[in-house]
Amino acid sequence: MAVFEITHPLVRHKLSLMRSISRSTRSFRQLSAEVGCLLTYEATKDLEIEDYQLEGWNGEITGQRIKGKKATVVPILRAGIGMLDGVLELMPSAKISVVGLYRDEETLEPVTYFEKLAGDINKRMALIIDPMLATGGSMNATIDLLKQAGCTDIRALVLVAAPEGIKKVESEHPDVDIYTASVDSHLNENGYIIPGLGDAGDKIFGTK
Ligand SMILES: O=P(O)(O)OC[C@H]1O[C@H](OP(=O)(O)OP(=O)(O)O)[C@H](O)[C@@H]1O
Ligand SMILES: O=c1cc[nH]c(=O)[nH]1
Ligand SMILES: [Mg+2]
Repeated sequence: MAVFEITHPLVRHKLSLMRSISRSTRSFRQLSAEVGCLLTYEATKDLEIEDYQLEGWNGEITGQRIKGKKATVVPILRAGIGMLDGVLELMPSAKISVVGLYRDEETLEPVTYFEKLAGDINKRMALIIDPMLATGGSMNATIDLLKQAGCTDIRALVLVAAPEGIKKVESEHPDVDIYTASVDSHLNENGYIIPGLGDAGDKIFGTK
């Protein structure tokens, strides 16, 4: 497994804006989509391409197009929805496979409440999106669901990752690469990422 921490200046700048306690819901939501878009750019940089002939303004030319597997984007409800528009900016034809999970506040264990995957997910590359990789329980449960459905090419895109969560995904799913805007310091006693973003779902949806 590889962990790609994206250090592009735009990512650094936007993620720092998101960390401010005074950031509005509207702005946090917009930044989630923007950083999601930049992570998608990085997470798709190894897609295979092929040459093809096309008619240009001055005659026939050789173009390139993406070859092989199509994609499905997998937002983990709720907070993953905040990154979805940004991912779809770059991959407008991707199918969307939705997984609903919340983290039990006492046990920190993931609880699954919804699942609707693309029917041909076994033939697609899956980009899981969730702002937070904390203990890694939610991500591992989602990867389990996708693998049970036959998916073999899975990438995880998270705005912020804790070392504890990375370790957990790595130990159970060494074939899954993680793309993140930041590997943060650690989890606190309540399982929140430090310095982190706070509760990303609440910030995106404007709830408490
Ligand atoms: O790595 P973990 O320890 O599993 O924690 C991360 C999960 O917690 C948050 O979701 P939350 O349970 O708050 O649900 P929400 O998106 O509905 O707010 C977050 O969006 C991840 O899905
Ligand atoms: O820091 C964290 C951990 C889990 N879920 C969040 O929204 N934030
Ligand atoms: Mg939440």
